[in-house]
Amino acid sequence: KVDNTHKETEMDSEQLHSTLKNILMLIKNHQSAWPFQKPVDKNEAPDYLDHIRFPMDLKTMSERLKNRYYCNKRLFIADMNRIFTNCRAYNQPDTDYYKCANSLEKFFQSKMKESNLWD
Ligand SMILES: COc1cccc2onc(N)c12
Repeated sequence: KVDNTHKETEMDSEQLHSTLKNILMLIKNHQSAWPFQKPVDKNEAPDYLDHIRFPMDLKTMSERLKNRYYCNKRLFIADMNRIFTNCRAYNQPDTDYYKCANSLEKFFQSKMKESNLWD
C-alpha cells in the first residue's frame, strides 16, 4: 500500500507548470537577468566551453518548460542554479556578471520560497 497522504500538500502537474512559468517570467524580466537570457556566445567568451561543461540559460529553460521537462521542482532548481554556478565559475567576483548572478539568485530563491517550492 502506497502512502499518498502527503498528496494534499503537493502541487499537481498543471499547477507546478503554471507556477514555474510565472517564476521564470519574473526572473527573465529582472534587471539582473540580462547576462543569462541566451547561451553564452563563443565570440564573447571563446574559451567558455573549456571551463563550463554544462552551459545553461533562461531561453533554454523556457524551451524545457514548454516541453514539459520540469516535472518536479528539483529539475527546475538544478537548471536555474547551474546558470548561477557557471557564471561564478567563469567570472571573477568583482565583475558585473558575477554580481548579477548573486542578485538574480537571491530573487529566484525568494520567489521559490513564496511559492512554497523551496527545497
Ligand atoms: C553575456 O554573458 C556573458 C558574456 C561573456 C561571458 C559570460 O560568462 N557568463 C555570462 N553570462 C557571460
